[in-house]
Amino acid sequence: MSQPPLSPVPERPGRAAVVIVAAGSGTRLGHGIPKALVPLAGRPLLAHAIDGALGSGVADRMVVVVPPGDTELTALCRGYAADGVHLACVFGGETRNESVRAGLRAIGPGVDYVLVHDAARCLTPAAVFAGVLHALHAGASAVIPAVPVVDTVKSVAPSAAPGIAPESVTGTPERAALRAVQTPQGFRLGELLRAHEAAASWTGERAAAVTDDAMLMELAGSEVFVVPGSVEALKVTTPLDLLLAEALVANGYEEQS
Ligand SMILES: Nc1ccn([C@@H]2O[C@H](COP(=O)(O)OP(=O)(O)OP(=O)(O)O)[C@@H](O)[C@H]2O)c(=O)n1
Ligand SMILES: C[C@](O)(CO)[C@H](O)COP(=O)(O)O
Repeated sequence: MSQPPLSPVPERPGRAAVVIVAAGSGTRLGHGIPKALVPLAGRPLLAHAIDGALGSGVADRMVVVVPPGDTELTALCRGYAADGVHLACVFGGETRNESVRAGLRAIGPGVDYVLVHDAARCLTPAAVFAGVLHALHAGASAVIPAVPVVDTVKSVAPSAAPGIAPESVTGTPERAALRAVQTPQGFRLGELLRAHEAAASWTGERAAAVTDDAMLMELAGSEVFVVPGSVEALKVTTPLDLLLAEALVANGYEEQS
């Protein structure tokens, strides 16, 4: 999606942290190592994600959330800290939500905004980070980047004739009103932390139903604003995604962003 010019924000009205969640196992990628360690153009996905967030210039500090006990990703983070980057590394949980919570709790005082980012979206352009922060500075409590949906999307349920097919269609939402949502998702830190702490005791289907951070703000009654995402902010989930990411880097994507 092309990025429209941003209206000027007179002065930077607060400090922002970026939380990068990198504690997933990468089961669907199938490399047998945490996904954040999987090489893309010879460097771990997490290194691309950290460089992208740093390069965007939005972060006054950064928290990286790695799998519990992981020494290699911890060492990668320590390397950045040793180079003078204001970056903390903490262990995540079994679910993305638990990992985000661990990251939020580690931010510390003096921060007004947080951008929660998936390490798996390691090629997200700087303009997407900037667009999210700009909307926060303009007064939003919650902001998500998103792109139009290109497929027709159906809702389904178990079919009446499983011998024919296990599912049948219950409806077709209007495609023009749908968006595919990406990260970084930006929030006023206090509000997101409150929403996450309220959800910390949720279990089972209720917990599993929360698939992004903005959802918690929606449930709390906040208006969630949408800014342009980018096809380059794809989530590296399957081997095909990794091939696409390799092609983007090979074609000079990083230099252009
Ligand atoms: N317990 C978890 C699960 C996910 N994530 C992070 O959340 C982002 C989105 O998750 P996903 O892409 O689904 O990663 P995985 O959970 O690793 O993938 P899979 O389901 O294939 O194992 C990733 O950056 C991942 O590291 C996390 O920090 N902690
Ligand atoms: C947060 C997210 O990337 C927005 O699209 C997505 O919901 C993460 O989902 P996952 O199943 O945890 O990868």
